[in-house]
Amino acid sequence: MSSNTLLVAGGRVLRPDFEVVDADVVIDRDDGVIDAVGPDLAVDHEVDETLDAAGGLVIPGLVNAHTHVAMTLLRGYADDKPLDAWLREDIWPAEAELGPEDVRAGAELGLVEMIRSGTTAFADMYFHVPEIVDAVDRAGLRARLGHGVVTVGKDDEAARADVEESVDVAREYDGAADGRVRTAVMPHSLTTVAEPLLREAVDAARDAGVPVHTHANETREEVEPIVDERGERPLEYADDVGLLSETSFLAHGVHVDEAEIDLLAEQDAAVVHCPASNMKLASGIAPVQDLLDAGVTVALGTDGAASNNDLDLFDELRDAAMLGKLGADDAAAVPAAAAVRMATEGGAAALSLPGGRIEAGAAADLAVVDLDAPHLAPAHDLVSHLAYAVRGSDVRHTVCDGQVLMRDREVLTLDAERVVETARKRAVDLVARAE
Ligand SMILES: N[C@@H](CCSC[C@H]1O[C@@H](n2cnc3c(=O)[nH]cnc32)[C@H](O)[C@@H]1O)C(=O)O
Ligand SMILES: [Zn+2]
Repeated sequence: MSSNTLLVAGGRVLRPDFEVVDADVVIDRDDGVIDAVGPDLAVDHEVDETLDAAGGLVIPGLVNAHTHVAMTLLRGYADDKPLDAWLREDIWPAEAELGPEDVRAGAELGLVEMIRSGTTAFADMYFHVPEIVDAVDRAGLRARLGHGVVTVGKDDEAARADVEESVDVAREYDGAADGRVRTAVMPHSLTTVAEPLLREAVDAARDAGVPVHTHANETREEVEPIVDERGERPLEYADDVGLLSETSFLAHGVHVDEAEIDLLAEQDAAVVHCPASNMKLASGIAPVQDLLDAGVTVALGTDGAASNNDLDLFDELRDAAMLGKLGADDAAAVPAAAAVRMATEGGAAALSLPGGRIEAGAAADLAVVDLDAPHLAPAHDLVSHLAYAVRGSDVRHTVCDGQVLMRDREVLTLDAERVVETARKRAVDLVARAE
């Protein structure tokens, strides 16, 4: 009789209620689903592959709910500037030189980095999306991908073509990679897409049955012109054009007032908090505890590697907890468990993707964190460790959809050495072209 069972053996498991228990995890590799969680499961199961989790903690795979994965090529290229100048003076001119092969190389580098730090699902807004779809297919992660639309500074025809590309990509690739790739229509932001085209994009997303993802309320400079021109807050405008719904997810949400927070809660739209990017670009401090108190779904994102400068979601967890306290002027705000929840269940909910929980019937997306390192001793509270002390490099194994993506720190789905080498070369050529 053929079976196809993966056993994650001998570790501790973070349950959905955040209790930590000694348990094995049995996974059906064909279905990509967790069959059972409990002690000594090896005895009753015929096992095809075993991952050793002894001395480790099994957690849901982390969800990086907002990034531009191919921007790894621009890591360290332009730092120490505010958003608007950074985009216009450095990033957009460099991105104008990016060809499909560059995007593929940058995406693969980012995927290797995410696998190596326990991320199993992510959302990406970029261009040359077919290259990213293919890279995700081979790397084995789960993703919600889309083409970012910018219409300002373009003539009507070019602007319209950008919207069409976003909609076409969303329609064509939804369900690709055996269903691991889902899509969204992705207008870049409320200020970089003109109103009529924003409305068209939102309507087309609804017709296609896919979510909308955009940057919103990231900087004060972005909020003010909307308030001045329209006499309403950005998220009131977003709601007017139909952008807020239970499937939409907005990156940043830094400068949101009480009425906007209520609107997000009412419409059940999610916010992707990107603390490192917000700190680095000095964009501001998102009111994360207020969002959570209002019942808004909050996820975590790294944003692109050029504003972070890495894709390690454990850093983001720690930054979210730290910055949440500073912003609320309250050390009890954004406690460890809340940060861990944002990086797991919150992310899966925001992206409408499976995962985020280790329990029977859930998607088999998980990471095994090594607890042996000196910076993780002693182990009074493992949820605290996940928020404040674990680093991406502590991840021993990564599994997505029942497939082992990394075993004992070796990435199995991509040739990590070759990926890094190719990205290095491409980045050097890119910068030479852009200068
Ligand atoms: N089709 C569009 C590309 C949009 S992709 C998404 C864009 O978001 C940019 N981006 C990265 N980080 C941020 C951020 O924090 N805020 C706003 N935009 C960002 C990124 O560099 C990329 O150009 C065009 O014709 O320009
Ligand atoms: Zn972004």
